[in-house]
Amino acid sequence: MWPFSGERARRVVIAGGGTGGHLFPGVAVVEAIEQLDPSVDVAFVGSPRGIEARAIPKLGYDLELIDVPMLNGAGAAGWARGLVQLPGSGFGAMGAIKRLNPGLVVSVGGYAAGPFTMLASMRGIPCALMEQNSTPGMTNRLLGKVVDQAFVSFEKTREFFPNIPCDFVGNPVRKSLLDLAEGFEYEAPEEGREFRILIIGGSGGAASFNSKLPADFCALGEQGANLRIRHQCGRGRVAEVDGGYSDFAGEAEVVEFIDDMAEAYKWCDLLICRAGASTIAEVLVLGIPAIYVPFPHAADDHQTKNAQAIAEAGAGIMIADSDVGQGRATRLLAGLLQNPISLQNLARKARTLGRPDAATIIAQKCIEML
Ligand SMILES: CC(=O)N[C@H]1[C@@H](OP(=O)(O)OP(=O)(O)OC[C@H]2O[C@@H](n3ccc(=O)[nH]c3=O)[C@H](O)[C@@H]2O)O[C@H](CO)[C@@H](O)[C@@H]1O
Repeated sequence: MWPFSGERARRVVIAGGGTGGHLFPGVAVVEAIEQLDPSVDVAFVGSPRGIEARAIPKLGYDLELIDVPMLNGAGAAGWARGLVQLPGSGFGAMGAIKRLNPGLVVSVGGYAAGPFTMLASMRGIPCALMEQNSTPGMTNRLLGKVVDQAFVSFEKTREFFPNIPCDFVGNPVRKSLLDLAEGFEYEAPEEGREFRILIIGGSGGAASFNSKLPADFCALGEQGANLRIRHQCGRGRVAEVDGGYSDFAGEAEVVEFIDDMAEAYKWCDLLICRAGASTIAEVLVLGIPAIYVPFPHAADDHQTKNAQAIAEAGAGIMIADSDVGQGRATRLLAGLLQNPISLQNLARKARTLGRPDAATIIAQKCIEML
């Protein structure tokens, strides 16, 4: 390893991302660090393909981009291509470490976290990881063998990191949502007012929601339900999904991505969403009734495990992706619209599981590790 020269900066670097579910918990920790100790510098390292390339410049933080190949689920040809590209990623990561001179690296998982955190650790820089899901992804599983500390969102995830200190703290939630949670109490809509449904397909949108939910809502509208829909569909899908609502009796707004999630959560009476770890953490902190539809092809089916834990606690409803667009989902929705008490109960139970302090606990520990 190249020699370490000079003093390390009081800088925490969040490494990784790819999806919002990986990146935004890192943003939440950075926001908490800034609140606890404004003298600590922060920066992000990610991939040009990841959501960080668009989201972090908007937030005004420093960002280094490293091209890292995707290996998990890439097939034999993908692995072969990836292994050829890996040395280039290593050089990219070394350059970024030299430029940023981190005092602490925190992996949030995702491909770009791998080489950067691995090389930082080999250089003797303190490193930690945050795992959002009950079953860790490939990158964090590997990094668990070299980093100094893990933070996990599910108690049972500790078993994946037996050789390092591992704190069960929950999944950090961004400040805008914590601010909303303070003083927020879900209230089911009063009789006579339209019922507002928010559809979130994870940070990238959900194909089955896009292709099947509009028809479900058109059918409910025809049966007389007074609905208003906000449907987040992912990049490049607005025209197609908007078309699906052309016969809808109520008002439907279709958007690629929602920047202000606090406003959207506050607006809705019911959320229909995937079971990504960050969406779940946010819903629990706020206490909102939600129907979870796990993405059936997530690595190790981790979304089903995430949603099962919530459904078993009575804090949300889980239905299978194959049930979307079928009578069962429509009947379930029709039943919930008639039953404000059960919505209220789901919301109340959800809130008891929220971990609003996760970001501050991790931030505090990061500052100690610098
Ligand atoms: C398909 C897949 O494998 N997805 C994974 C991905 O999350 P993915 O990004 O798909 O989903 P998550 O639910 O975890 O997170 C979404 C995040 O994006 C935000 N958001 C979403 C939509 C929008 O319009 N605006 C917005 O800001 C949400 O508020 C949330 O913070 O990483 C998560 C964390 O490792 C995993 O649990 C998910 O299973």
